[in-house]
Amino acid sequence: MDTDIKLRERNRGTTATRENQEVSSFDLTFSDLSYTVGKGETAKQILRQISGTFNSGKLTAIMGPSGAGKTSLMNILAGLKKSGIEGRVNVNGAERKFKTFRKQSAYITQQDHLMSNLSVDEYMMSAAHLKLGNDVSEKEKKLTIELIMNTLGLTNSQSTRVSCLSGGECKRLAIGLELIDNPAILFLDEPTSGLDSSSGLQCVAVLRDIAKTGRTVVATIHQPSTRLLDQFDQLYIVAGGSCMYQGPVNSLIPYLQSMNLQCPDHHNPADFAIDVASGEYGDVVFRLISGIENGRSIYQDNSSTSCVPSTSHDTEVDEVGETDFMINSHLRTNKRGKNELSYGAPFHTQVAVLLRRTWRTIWREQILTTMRLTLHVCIAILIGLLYWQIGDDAHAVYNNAGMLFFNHLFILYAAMMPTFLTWQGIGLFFGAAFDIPVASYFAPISCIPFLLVSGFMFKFDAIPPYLSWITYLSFLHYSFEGSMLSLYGGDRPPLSCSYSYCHFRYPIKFLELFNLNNSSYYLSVLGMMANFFVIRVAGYLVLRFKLRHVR
Ligand SMILES: Nc1ncnc2c1ncn2[C@@H]1O[C@H](COP(=O)(O)OP(=O)(O)OP(=O)(O)O)[C@@H](O)[C@H]1O
Repeated sequence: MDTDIKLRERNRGTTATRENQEVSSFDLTFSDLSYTVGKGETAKQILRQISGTFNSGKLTAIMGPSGAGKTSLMNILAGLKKSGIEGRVNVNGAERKFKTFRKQSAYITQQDHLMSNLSVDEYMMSAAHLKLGNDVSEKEKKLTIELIMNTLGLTNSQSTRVSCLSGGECKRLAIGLELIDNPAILFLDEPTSGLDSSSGLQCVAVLRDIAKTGRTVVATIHQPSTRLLDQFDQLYIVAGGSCMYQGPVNSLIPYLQSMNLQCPDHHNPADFAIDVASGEYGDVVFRLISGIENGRSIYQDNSSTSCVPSTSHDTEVDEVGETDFMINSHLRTNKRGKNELSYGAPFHTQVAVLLRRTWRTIWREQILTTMRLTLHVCIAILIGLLYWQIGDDAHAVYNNAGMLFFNHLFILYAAMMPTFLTWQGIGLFFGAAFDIPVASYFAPISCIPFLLVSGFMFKFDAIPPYLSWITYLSFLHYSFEGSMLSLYGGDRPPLSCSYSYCHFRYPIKFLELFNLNNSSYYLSVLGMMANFFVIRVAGYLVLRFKLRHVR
């Protein structure tokens, strides 16, 4: 990478690759934005015709008392909430298009949700494979990661597992993962929460450096210290769903003074502003909202004390030396010679990367993996002892069928419960569709109908015709049928009999009892395979649906 290239040029290159357009930066403006939840008498207005501008190259803090609407505002701007909203959100003056905006922006939540068993470099490399795709060489990916880790101060922790990272390092890693595909706009929900003051400062300093590369960085922030607040360029204060202040951080006190609000000496300006917004200095909030025209103006502090209309402007981007990263490296030339963005990895690479990552984490879950293996071995020994040498005895066929049924139950429940957390197999569907408490109640119970029609408890001909379709959906039906056929099908010769009379000496008779004499082993295998795919596709579709609609 040519570090001498001017940042703005590099930025233009990056943006062009992202959207194949000649745009160097993204200024985000919103006007008359209202957000209401509920309907009729229970309707609650959370944002009230609020306006504002978040410019590229600036680090902006959204501040305000608890419940003022900061998170709601950021979620709406990030496109995470779509319903109950009125007003306009523009990117560089044009209406925001959700599909492209999603690729231009990244949202870093308050909770990190990182996998504790991966090391920093493994995490970053998996993300690079997924986000940069196969067109970017391994060398370039490594270089990109190296530059990001340098910027975030994570170089010394690159081989450390997430479980051993400090809170600040986890937060910086979460930011680094989002930076890999070079988003132009970064939203962060309370990035300093849970961090001590020095880690918080370090984290915000990193965000400031990122903003200096020309990105738009917006973070909600809760009661920052004076030093922390000083790291931000712009401040946007929300009070009761309206904008009470918008402008440079160091103009906050002059603005409040212009409204006859004097911040006491040695008082943290952020605390003072929050107290004012909470109404502790009387009914002045309305005046402040009007003064800033509910976000339509940006306060500019100069001795003449004035507000300017809040419009998007071309921001000068500072030189950032060491912190510049990535940029032109994503520019790809396709076969037709056009510059075009490689958006991400193809499906098979995604599957391979995720499988490798999942295997690694499962293998490193030492206690859980050892416990699982040990339990399975113990249960296998117990079953082996219980059913020792009775497999060939016609007198014990019922015991054998019971064992098959029990095995399937054991496999189902032993595999399903942990998978709500790790999302594999049938746990994928329930884990994707519901949160963990609901899934852990709903999944075992919703398996009961499939269990009832598996064929062990109810003979197939005893199932009422209007319910017989459930058998075709039941994976337990196919697994029970398949294992019964593999044991007693295939013209197995008569069994031995340890008693004077055994009713089921002929295996086919036993299959007849379960209405399995005409069943096909291969159809059971096909049914299992179909279930395997359908449940995964259903889980995938639920995830997609949630990503797009549950907002
Ligand atoms: N879906 C909802 N239904 C009802 N009320 C809601 C809903 N979403 C948000 N609210 C309410 O809207 C208000 C603003 O919420 P929001 O999370 O945006 O506040 P905030 O400023 O981020 O607060 P905090 O700093 O405490 O996180 C709160 O009073 C909250 O209870």
